[in-house]
Amino acid sequence: MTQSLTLRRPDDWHLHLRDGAMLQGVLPETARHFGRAIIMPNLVPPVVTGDQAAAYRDRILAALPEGMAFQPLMTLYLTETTDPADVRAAAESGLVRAVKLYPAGATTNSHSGVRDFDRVRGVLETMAEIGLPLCVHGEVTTHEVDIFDREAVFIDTVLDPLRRATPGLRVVMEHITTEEGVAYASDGGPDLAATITTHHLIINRNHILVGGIKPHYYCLPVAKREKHRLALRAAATSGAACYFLGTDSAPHVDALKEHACGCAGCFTATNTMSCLAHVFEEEGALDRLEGFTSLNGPAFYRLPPNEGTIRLVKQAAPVAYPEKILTGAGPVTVFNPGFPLHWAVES
Ligand SMILES: NC(=O)N[C@@H](CC(=O)O)C(=O)O
Ligand SMILES: [Zn+2]
Ligand SMILES: [Zn+2]
Repeated sequence: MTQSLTLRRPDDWHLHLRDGAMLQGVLPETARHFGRAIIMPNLVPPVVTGDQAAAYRDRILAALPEGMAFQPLMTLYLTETTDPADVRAAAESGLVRAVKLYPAGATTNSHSGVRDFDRVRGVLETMAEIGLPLCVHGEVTTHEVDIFDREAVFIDTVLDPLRRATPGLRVVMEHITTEEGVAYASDGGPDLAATITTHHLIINRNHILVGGIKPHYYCLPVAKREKHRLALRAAATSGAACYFLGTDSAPHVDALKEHACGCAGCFTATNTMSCLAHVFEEEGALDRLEGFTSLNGPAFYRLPPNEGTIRLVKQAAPVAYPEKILTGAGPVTVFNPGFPLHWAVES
């Protein structure tokens, strides 16, 4: 008997598309399965103003292959000089769906991020007033704090005080990786949500470090201990509306991943839906996959779910995904879950 599953077309609530030749190469990988995605603004230079977001949106749409339907949902990169009036205008026109907070230095291309939160008070207050979500890369950057503790420390010392100081601010904790992240998101009320990546449901820190260093499993926030992976799986498959998919698919060319100072990011756009069906089946929660990939995100972002559907079919032979995709910027290795994938997305 063939097992199959029809879902509302999914969305990706945290995606890096980059620009130029890389954008051209990776965009079809997402647009093949996903209806919309929240597009991260950490380009070089970053997407800071409404005008820059409109130009980036146009470049994405121009790179979209003929016949593919995909809607980029744009974000602005929050800096200490961001103008609240520009944010308001970009949101009210429907161009921008969220503002992204990178603590300065926390991750790839985050040096223009926020150091002094008092300087972004006006923007945050405007966002609370108009209901525009703040997407947060939740890690402290303090040297003294161990990299495996940076998310938990951020929640206590930055995120919680920030939310208390800005009543009504709607926040998405991006790519949570810890049981502390799960716990904080679960009782944050209707103005708090969390995205969970595909890879953090599959790998723990052993995958990166045991038997030789595996640069393609290195991302930020770095994968944690097994107990945290299990907490993320429980959250993603719980059916709770506050958790939804944000793949954080973050392409870097192989030359920069396989490097003495390798870039952070896992590229999961190509096989995410197959990986997630596998994970949800293992957890006995295939009936909750649609909520995670297609319903909870739109509900938080106050958008309707996609009209179309996709069909997943479980096949006897493993799905043949490429090991790498070849972009004009260079080869990009596709996330290897470490097990065969039998759920195929029907084309
Ligand atoms: N997740 C990553 O490891 N990398 C992201 C940045 C980010 O989302 O933090 C990137 O832009 O490469
Ligand atoms: Zn991040
Ligand atoms: Zn990211």
